[in-house]
Amino acid sequence: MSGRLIAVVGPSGVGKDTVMRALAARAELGLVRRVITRTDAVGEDCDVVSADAFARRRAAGAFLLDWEAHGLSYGIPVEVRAALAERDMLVNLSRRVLERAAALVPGFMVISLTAAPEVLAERLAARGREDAADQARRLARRVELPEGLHVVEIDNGGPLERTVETALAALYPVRA
Ligand SMILES: Nc1ncnc2c1ncn2[C@@H]1O[C@H](COP(=O)(O)OP(=O)(O)O)[C@@H](O)[C@H]1O
Ligand SMILES: O=P(O)(O)OC[C@H]1O[C@H](OP(=O)(O)OP(=O)(O)O)[C@H](O)[C@@H]1O
Repeated sequence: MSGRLIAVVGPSGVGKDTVMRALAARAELGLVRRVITRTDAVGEDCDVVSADAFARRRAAGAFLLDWEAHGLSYGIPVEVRAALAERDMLVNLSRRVLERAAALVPGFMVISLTAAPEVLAERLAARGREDAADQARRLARRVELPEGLHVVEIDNGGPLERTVETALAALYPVRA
C-alpha cells in the first residue's frame, strides 16, 4: 500500500464533498465512493442502497468501515485498500470513526474543514438536499475530533480556491 487515506471531515455544509471534488480535479487523488442509505444523492456521487441491501453487504464483509449518522447508514467499500496501492484516496468520514480508520490503514491523515455557523446555515439551505428540520438538526450536531491524529485544519469559510491551494500545499509540500 503506497497511497495515503486522507479523510475530509467537518460539520454538515462546511464543504467536504465540494473540496474533495476540487482537489481530485487538481491532483492525482482518487475519491472513495461511499455506500449510503439515502434517497437523494444531491452533491455526492455515492452508491444509494436500501437499508436491507446495506445490511446484507455489511454482513458479507463488504465494508472497511461503516457507521450511522443523520438516520442514515454509511459504508466505505473494502476495495479502497486496492485503490490505495495505486494512489492517495480522499474519503468523507464521520469524525466519530477516525480512530478506527487510523488503526486500519497506514498513512492515514485528516483534513478538518471549518466555517462559521452562519456560513454553514447558508450553505445547507443553498444545497437544499435536506428539509429545514433536518438542516437544523445537522447544524446542532457537535462532534469533537479525537486526540493524537495527524490533522490539518483548514478554514473553508472563504473562497473554494483558497481552501484547495492550502490543502494541496499541506498534502504535497514542495521540498527545497
Ligand atoms: N468555499 C466555498 N465557498 C462557497 N460555497 C461553498 C464552498 N464550499 C462549499 N460550498 C457550497 O456549500 C454547500 C455545501 O457543500 P457540501 O460540499 O455539500 O458540504 P458537506 O459535504 O460538508 O456537507 C454546497 O452548495 C457547496 O457548493
Ligand atoms: O460524525 P460527523 O463528523 O458529524 O459526521 C456525520 C456524517 O455527516 C456527514 O455525512 P453527509 O456527507 O451525508 O452529510 P453532510 O454532507 O451534511 O455533512 C459525514 O460524512 C458523516 O457521514
